[in-house]
Amino acid sequence: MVYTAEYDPLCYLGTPVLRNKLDLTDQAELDEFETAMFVLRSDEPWPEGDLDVIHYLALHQHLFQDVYDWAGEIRTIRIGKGGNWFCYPEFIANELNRIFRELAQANYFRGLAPADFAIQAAHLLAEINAVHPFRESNGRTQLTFLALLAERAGLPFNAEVLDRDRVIDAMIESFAGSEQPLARLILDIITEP
Ligand SMILES: Nc1ncnc2c1ncn2[C@@H]1O[C@H](COP(=O)(O)OP(=O)(O)OP(=O)(O)O)[C@@H](O)[C@H]1O
Repeated sequence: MVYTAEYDPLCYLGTPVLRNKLDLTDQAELDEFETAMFVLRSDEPWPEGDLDVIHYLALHQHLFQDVYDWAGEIRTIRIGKGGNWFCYPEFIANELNRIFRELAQANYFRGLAPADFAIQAAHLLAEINAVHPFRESNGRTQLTFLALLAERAGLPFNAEVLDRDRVIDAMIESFAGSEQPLARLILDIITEP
C-alpha cells in the first residue's frame, strides 16, 4: 500500500515505489511479489521468541526478507495514511518498548476469557498500528503477531474471518479512539466456528 510520506531515499527516485530486491519499479508488480513472498514465508515456521520487541522485529524480517533489505528494521521517516500520521520515527523504539513491556506485565493475555482476550488484544493492535514501526507491511505483521499471541494463549485463530475491508475499517476506527469494532473482529477470529 502506498503511503503519505516525505521524500524517501528508500524509494526509486521520483516515484513512491519502494526499492526492492527484484528492482521492480512497477507498484503492481511489487505488490504481487510482496504477496507471494509473504504467503511463502508465512507457511514456514515463524521465528522463535518471547513475544517481545525483538520477536516482533524478527517476524517482519522473516516475512519480508525476500523483498526489502530493511526487513525487520524500524523506519526512519514520517509516514501516514488517510490523513492519520503514525508515530514519529524518533519515538518508535521507546513506544514499542512500552507496549511490549505492558504485554509482558499482562502475562501475554494468557488465561483470559475469549471476550477479555479480544478487548486486550484490540488495544495492543491499535497501539502497534498507531506506532506503525515499519516503512511497509505493518498490517500483515500485526495480524501474524496476533495469530502467535492467540496460539500461545491456547486460543484458535480462524484466518478466514479476516475480511480485508473489515480489518482496515476496524483499524481506522481504533486510530480514532474506538477499539470496540476491532475487539469484535478479534473475538470472531478466536471463537470456534
Ligand atoms: N487511515 C488509516 N489510519 C490508521 N490505520 C490505517 C489506515 N489505513 C490503513 N491502516 C492500517 O494500516 C495497516 C496497513 O499497514 P501497511 O500498509 O504497512 O501494511 P501492509 O501489510 O502492507 O498492508 P495491508 O495490511 O493493507 O496488506 C493495516 O493494519 C491497516 O488497517
